[in-house]
Amino acid sequence: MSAPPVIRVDDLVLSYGGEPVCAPVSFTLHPGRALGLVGANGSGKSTVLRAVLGLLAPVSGTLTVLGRPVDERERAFRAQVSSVLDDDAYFPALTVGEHLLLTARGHGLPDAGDVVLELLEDFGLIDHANVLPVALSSGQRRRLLLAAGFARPRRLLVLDEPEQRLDQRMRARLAERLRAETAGGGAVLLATHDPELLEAVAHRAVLVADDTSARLSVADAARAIRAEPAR
Ligand SMILES: Nc1ncnc2c1ncn2[C@@H]1O[C@H](COP(=O)(O)OP(=O)(O)OP(=O)(O)O)[C@@H](O)[C@H]1O
Repeated sequence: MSAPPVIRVDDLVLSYGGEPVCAPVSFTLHPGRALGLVGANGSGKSTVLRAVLGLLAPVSGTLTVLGRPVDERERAFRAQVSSVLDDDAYFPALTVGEHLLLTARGHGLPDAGDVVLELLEDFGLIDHANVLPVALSSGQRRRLLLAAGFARPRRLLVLDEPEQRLDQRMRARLAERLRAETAGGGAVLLATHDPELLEAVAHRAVLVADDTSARLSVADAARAIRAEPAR
């Protein structure tokens, strides 16, 4: 028997108070798998991620994470779900190293110091460990936020366009890390506009759109991204 899904979404409808943001969305995500959300700008990918994280209540449909309706205030939810959204959520008065250490220790990670050192090296931040976020480039700040997403225990990792502002080398390293995440039994849900990252990491994809939200193979989803009209 296969393990129960980490996320189950059935006919999920989301809105910010007016019309639905996109067509109803359905998918399941199992442990050890990565699912990519693809779709044009403004199609609703981040909105779906927000719902999965409990930041937006569904209008209708069902949504369970780790077998329960989402309540981001529950300790069990916070202990198992790590996310990196498209925002600059860091402590301005903590250095890069302090930020990662606080995250790791706050979540009770064993060997926090060793984990932080490894993350600083892997995300190319070792020379900036004692620097405040304000003195980082925008790509370096993005690396810090991504590193923080890995600086804690998790069964589900939710990432909103993690490729943003990363150079090619760092994108490849991120892809490697995400492959290791699923190989180790973790689940990954990511919204992306990067067909190469999708192909490197995801097992399945969902196209989020106005008219219909379709479940796609990774090859078809990568093709859909490459066919998106330039804006
Ligand atoms: N807080 C909000 N209040 C009202 N409308 C919102 C809010 N956030 C997003 N929207 C609208 O919801 C729609 C979907 O936005 P969303 O950010 O989910 O798209 P996306 O697929 O992630 O886009 P992108 O690829 O540009 O990041 C857009 O029309 C957007 O204007």
